[in-house]
Amino acid sequence: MTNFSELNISESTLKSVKRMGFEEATPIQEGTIKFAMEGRDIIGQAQTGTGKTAAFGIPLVEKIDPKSPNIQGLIIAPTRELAIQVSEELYKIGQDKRVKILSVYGGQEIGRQIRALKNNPHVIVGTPGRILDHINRRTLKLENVQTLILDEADEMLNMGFIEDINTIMESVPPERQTLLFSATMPTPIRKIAEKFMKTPEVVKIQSKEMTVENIEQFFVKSHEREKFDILSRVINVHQPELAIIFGRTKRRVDELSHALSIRGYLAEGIHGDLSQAKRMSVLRQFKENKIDILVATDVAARGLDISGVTHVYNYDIPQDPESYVHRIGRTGRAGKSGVAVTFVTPREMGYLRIVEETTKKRMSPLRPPSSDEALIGQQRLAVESLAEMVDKNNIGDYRAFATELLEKYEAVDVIAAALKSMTREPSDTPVSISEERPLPARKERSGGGGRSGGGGYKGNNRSSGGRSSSGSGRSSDRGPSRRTGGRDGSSSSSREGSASRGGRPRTSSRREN
Ligand SMILES: Nc1ncnc2c1ncn2[C@@H]1O[C@H](COP(=O)(O)OP(=O)(O)OP(=O)(O)O)[C@@H](O)[C@H]1O
Ligand SMILES: [Mg+2]
Repeated sequence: MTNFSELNISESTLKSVKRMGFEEATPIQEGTIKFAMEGRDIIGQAQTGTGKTAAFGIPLVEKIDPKSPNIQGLIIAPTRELAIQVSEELYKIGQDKRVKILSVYGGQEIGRQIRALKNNPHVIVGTPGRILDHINRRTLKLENVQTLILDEADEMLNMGFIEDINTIMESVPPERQTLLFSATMPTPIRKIAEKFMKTPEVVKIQSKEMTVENIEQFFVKSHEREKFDILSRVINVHQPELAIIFGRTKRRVDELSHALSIRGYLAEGIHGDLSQAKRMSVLRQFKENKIDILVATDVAARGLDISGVTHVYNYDIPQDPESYVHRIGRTGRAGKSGVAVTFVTPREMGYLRIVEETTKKRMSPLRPPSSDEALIGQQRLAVESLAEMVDKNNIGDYRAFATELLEKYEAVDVIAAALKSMTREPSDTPVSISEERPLPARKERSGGGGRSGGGGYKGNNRSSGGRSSSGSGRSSDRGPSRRTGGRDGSSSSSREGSASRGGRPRTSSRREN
């Protein structure tokens, strides 16, 4: 481990980094900061939660001239929430140097962004659609940009975003420095990337597995109709501090969060059809532990750094191994441990094997807990919170009532009744979760990538799978990539999920603005 002071970083940045609580550089930071400060182009790949943001953020801040009124750095991220998060981290890194950071993303009033742009920010962090919108309105001047960064680079260079990225790149001087970061970098995408980079230094932090070692990974083989009951029992046994449940479609997310709520869990959903205000408020409540369970589409799969997420549940197995890596990477960050559970229907077992091949990590089978085990889990939780209340002496006003009760009843009965009232007992309140069709049968990974970690799936023509245009009235997150008018702020224009066309590498791609 290298101390930041050995990396030739200026005093002001060192001070900021120290204030953030960073003592030693993580391997990806150690591996890239030096090259980046020399002006080299970099492809940086390291596991989820290992500090890639600061790996590009520190050298970027170092290069900024705070006295200049120009935009000198541009960071592009695939989702609005990630753009906001990255801008916050950059703000902290550049605080002592007084670097001005501005985030621009769809769903936020454009006039407000135009006014903020007049305030001479040094770095812009944004989503592709909104950046393009500002370029077209000539409200974003990129001719002095020296550093272009693609966070979640493989996602940004995937089909759903590539056209936008190409256009943005044309507005940035060709002699710029380009930095690409992600936890996953399928070979076909890396080849696309190298075409617009200048002899990039590829910094890949080698590890045995693509996923983080301290995430315990399980799978549950289960039929569609059993998933919800098993999920709630597993949650009752696991007692997560904070959990994220990923679902395949927006409809799935809506139905799951509703079902969890009526069964007594504090759960909310997040996906691309919600207003930006709603998305932000749900995320804020989750970060503040006001809700325990965030139900999400892949819109929350990449980059989000929320401390306290102990469990990730894939209610539906993701279609791409890369998506799996990013989803489960929302837990087990910065050295913490985590648990990931993936539901897989018998027909989808082929996908599970492909995920395992890519990540080079086997998932352990998880036996669905019985309802008795689930109940015991909840009872233990009630015992713990009762004990905690006593420990914290948080019971002043209730003592008189307690004494009154004890005059009449046995102490053990009174406590048992208190525990019962605090326990979430298995509920049979009916819930309605529409069945998702399983992913089309798939047994082998084409493209010969195998264990060498090649790319996504190839040539998966969705029209034969019939999922993208099923006409079943569901709100699919997985429509093929297509352009629509009125992209900014209009919820119908933000697409999520995977896009695919025959013959092209398939990894997940979302369109946001
Ligand atoms: N040197 C460091 N020391 C301690 N903590 C750090 C250090 N660098 C980053 N962190 C913290 O680690 C967490 C994960 O960092 P970050 O979000 O940059 O990970 P990432 O590699 O970009 O992950 P992902 O692939 O999911 O986007 C953050 O909370 C960040 O503040
Ligand atoms: Mg990141």
